[in-house]
Amino acid sequence: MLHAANVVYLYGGHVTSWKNDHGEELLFVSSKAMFKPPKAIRGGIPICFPQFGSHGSLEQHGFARNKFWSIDTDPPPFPTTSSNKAFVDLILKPTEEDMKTWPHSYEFRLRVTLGPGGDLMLTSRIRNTNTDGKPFTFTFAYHTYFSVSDISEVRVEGLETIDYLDNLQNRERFTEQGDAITFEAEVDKIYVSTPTKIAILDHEKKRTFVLRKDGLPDAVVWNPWDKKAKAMPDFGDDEYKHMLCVEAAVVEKPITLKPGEEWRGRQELSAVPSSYCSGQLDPQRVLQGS
Ligand SMILES: O=P(O)(O)OC[C@H]1O[C@H](O)[C@H](O)[C@@H](O)[C@@H]1O
Repeated sequence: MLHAANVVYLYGGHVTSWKNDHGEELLFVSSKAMFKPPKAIRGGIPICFPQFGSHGSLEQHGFARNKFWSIDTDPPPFPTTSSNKAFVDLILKPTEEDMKTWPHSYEFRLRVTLGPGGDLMLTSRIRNTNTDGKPFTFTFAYHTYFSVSDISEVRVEGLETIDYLDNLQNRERFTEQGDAITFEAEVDKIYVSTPTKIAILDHEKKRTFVLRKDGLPDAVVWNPWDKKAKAMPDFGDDEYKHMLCVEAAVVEKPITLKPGEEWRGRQELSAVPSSYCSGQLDPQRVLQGS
């Protein structure tokens, strides 16, 4: 399915492409990615639901990224619907077979919107439709793979002084230093209760990605670096240099929904020239801008 500069797969409800006005791809997708079951697509924006990571009884990152979604032909109204935007609505509901692994009935509606300025917005609405009166609990992430020129030239701003759980150290809790984050080794951190705006500055490309999020308190930052890259069959040995995952998420405090309740989580991405943060990469200006 094509929407201007935007490609969405029914497999996984997965956005695999987002381009700017010059036709440049802004999301990373591995040259070794497979676009069919049983593995999730390596790159783009996998949806992690109802479990982020391996903490829990389900497969890593849950099953939503490995299911075929459907087009939602009659989505309930969105309060923010505006006519000059291109969007597509997808829906995921469990089959009887699915309910053997996760015994809950739900409706997961995903709206993918391309704004007039080229911004990419993803809104998830998850409703508990259990008829047995039971609540369910989940964690969630938009596992976005940003395309970057060279990881060693990239910095992330907005997570300074924030607490994180280090996935490389059994989710032990630490506090990030006061400086912007740079990369020189494997990183796999869950920043908790972060600001709603995070900037990813690609110095070489003179491009800044701005991620805004709502309903998603946490942010995961991941780069596998060289050793883990080699161990991943669907990822090129050197591809870690050209990607960075910054993932709007709910991990530390899972969401619980009673029957009839709905949760909403939204992520908005924009890509702007780095001159936008004039005064050269001044974090205050990036984070306060617009
Ligand atoms: O290989 P996957 O199942 O797609 O997971 C890829 C990565 O996703 C997240 O960023 C996790 O924090 C990492 O621990 C994991 O390695």
